[in-house]
Formats: sequence, structure tokens, C-alpha cells
Amino acid sequence: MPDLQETLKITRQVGWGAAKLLRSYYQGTAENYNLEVEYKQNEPITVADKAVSEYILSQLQTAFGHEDFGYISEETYQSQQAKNSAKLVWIIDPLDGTRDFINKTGEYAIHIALVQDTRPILAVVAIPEAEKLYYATKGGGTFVETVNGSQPLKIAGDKPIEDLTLVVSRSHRNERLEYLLKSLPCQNQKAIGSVGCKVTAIVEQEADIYISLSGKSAPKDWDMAAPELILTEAGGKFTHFDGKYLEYNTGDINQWGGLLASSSQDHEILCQKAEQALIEFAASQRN
Ligand SMILES: Nc1ncnc2c1ncn2[C@@H]1O[C@H](COP(=O)(O)O)[C@@H](OP(=O)(O)O)[C@H]1O
Ligand SMILES: [Mg+2]
Repeated sequence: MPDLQETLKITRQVGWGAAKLLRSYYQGTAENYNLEVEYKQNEPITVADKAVSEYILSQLQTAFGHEDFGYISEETYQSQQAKNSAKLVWIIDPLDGTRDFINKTGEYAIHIALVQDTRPILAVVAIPEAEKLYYATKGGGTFVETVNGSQPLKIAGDKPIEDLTLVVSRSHRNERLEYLLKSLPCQNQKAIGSVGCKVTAIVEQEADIYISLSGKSAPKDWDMAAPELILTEAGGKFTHFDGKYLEYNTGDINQWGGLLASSSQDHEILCQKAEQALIEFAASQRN
């Protein structure tokens, strides 16, 4: 087992380097700038996704090698790839929120997580346009770093359930999710791109709940692993609707089903209401 704080120090440096590189593509100042968009399983990919993936992988592999660590990046992952056999696996999303990156909303993030036996133990989420980097270690709390240094973050959940605000995806929505959201006791909604930006909005207490519901496709390990630890170490909760923890590097990279991330307040009640709404929706489709 590596020294977690030493590992974190290197990962933070890699996160900042990746944020600078990704921003250069966003702002059009990168070398070989040509943001032509390709599609892989209906999800867009640009040269920026690939360049940042190469950068993060080469930096981490130089620092940590291959003997004790495995590596999974959205851009190098082959579909149907088997579970990585290493005990410690880096799970990387070089550009989370590619659609928002292309559409210039500024809501995109970089995720780097270290997973030990299916659960995250270290995480970095960088938000280049905010010039912020969030980091967490298992049991060590969550921090936000800016040019002015690092500060711990702790969520204080103290609002009535009706006043909670949901963050929702701009691009991944369907009829089942709309039905579910309408049936919750809280109706304030904010559309934000990227899972990293949605979850850090909860950590910053600008929102309270994020719900992901798979349809024909599902979000992947790299979308959730780093944001999960950033949220839970700040005092939030992140589970399946049935209360089970998410697991990563299990052999199926998809995160199927309903996932709920919250500021912790009323988490269990919201999970129950979400499950109930899905039962009602299924019944309404049969009638
Ligand atoms: N139902 C779903 N199916 C596939 N991918 C999903 C998904 N919901 C979220 N995601 C992924 O989660 C990221 C953020 O999506 P959104 O901005 O809509 O919340 C995107 O990743 P990438 O941008 O890394 O491809 C997107 O592909
Ligand atoms: Mg992603």
C-alpha cells in the first residue's frame, strides 16, 4: 500500500496539469487545435479527451508504475474489457461533460480516482473553468484547492425537504427520469453538465441532490468514482436507491440502475420515494 498522502500530492499535481491542458483546448490556444467531434456509442469524443487521457496516464504511470497499480481511462477502455486484476486501480475520466465542453457552458471536469477492491480511497475532481481542484482521501475529508491554497469542506444539511435543490443533466434525460423527478417532494431544479460539476455543486451547498437513472445506456465507473468520494468525505451520501454502495472495477464498467447523491439530509427518504416512483411508472406503462 503506497503512502496515501504522498500519492495524493502527486495526483493533485497531475490534476492541475490536466486542467491547464484541457483549458487550452477549451479556449482554443492548444497546439494542433481542431475540435472535430467523433462519436463512440453515441457519446462525443474530441482530441482534447484523448490528449488529456494520454497526459494523465503517462504522468501516473511514470510516478506509480505497473507492478502495484492498474489503469482504466475512458479513452483507452475497450468495451467488454475484463475486470482489472490489480488490487489498486486508477479510474480516470479525462473530460467529464464532453457535450458541455463542446457547447461551451464551462461545465466540464477531470476525474481521477484510486480504487482499492471496488471502492474509492483517493479522488481528485478538477473544474478547469472555476480554477478549482477538489480532493479527498478515505477517512481524510474533502478539500478544495485554489491559487490561494486549500480549505476543508463540510456540508451542513439543515433545510426542509421541500426546499432542497436537484441538479439534473442537460443531456441524459428520459421519460422515466422526468416522472421520478416530478414525484419528489422538492421541485427546485438546476441543470448542470458533468457529474463532477453536479457533485461539487452539492459539496459547495449550491444544490442538494443529484439523481442518475440508466436507460438504454448507463454512466460508467469513471463518471462516478471520484465524485462519490469527494461527496461522501464532505459528509454527503451517494448510493443506489436501495442503499447499496456503488462498486467499481467489477468487470461491468456500467453503473446501471438508480443512483442518488445528496447532502445527506433526507437521503433515505428520497431513495424510498425514488424507488416508489419507478414502481408507479412501470405500472402506468402497463395500463
Ligand atoms: N444515462 C447515461 N448513459 C451514458 N452516459 C451517461 C449517462 N448519464 C450520464 N452519463 C455520462 O456522465 C457524464 C456527464 O453527463 P451529464 O453532463 O449529462 O450529466 C458524461 O460523460 P462524458 O462527458 O465523460 O462522456 C455522460 O456520458
Ligand atoms: Mg464522463
